[in-house]
Amino acid sequence: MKHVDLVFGTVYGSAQFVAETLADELTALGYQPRLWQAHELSAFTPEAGLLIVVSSTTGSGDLPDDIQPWYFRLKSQAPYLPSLNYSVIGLGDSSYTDFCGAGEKLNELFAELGARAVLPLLRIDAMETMEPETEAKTWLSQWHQQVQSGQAA
Ligand SMILES: Cc1cc2nc3c(=O)[nH]c(=O)nc-3n(C[C@H](O)[C@H](O)[C@H](O)COP(=O)(O)O)c2cc1C
Repeated sequence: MKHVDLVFGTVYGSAQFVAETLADELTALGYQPRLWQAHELSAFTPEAGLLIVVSSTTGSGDLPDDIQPWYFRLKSQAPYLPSLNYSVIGLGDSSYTDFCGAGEKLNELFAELGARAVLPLLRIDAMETMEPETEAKTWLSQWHQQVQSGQAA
């Protein structure tokens, strides 16, 4: 049974709900998800295996307060993570100039740390859908196929 770490960054709760939905779906698919709460992130450095990060964007392309310390710690410690298979889902709103800026920052960070992207960044637009979890579930079936095909650990 494959373990999957799930991390979210949220202001109003949508990204958390998406992450919780993915945790349920992952369990149904036979994975063992671990959903990290914001207050637990100081103890978590992803090293290997599967990581999914779901984050909304706030301010002007900024990371939500709950995920910022984790992001900046990883950025300053810069661990080399070649055995990590990561994926990022960004929630945003295309009426803002920096659409899904936080998702982009997270996606770039893991690439810089030498981790491998299972899939490209998924951007979910609040202008297009009121149900980001539905897009995330469709995305998860692609993710599952990639993992099953052995293209991710
Ligand atoms: C004050 C504020 C600033 C925002 N800034 C951005 C932004 O810069 N880029 C973007 O793509 N979306 C932006 N958004 C849209 C949110 O990211 C989007 O509504 C998201 O679905 C919220 O998810 P959450 O409930 O997990 O926080 C902003 C929303 C608010 C209320």
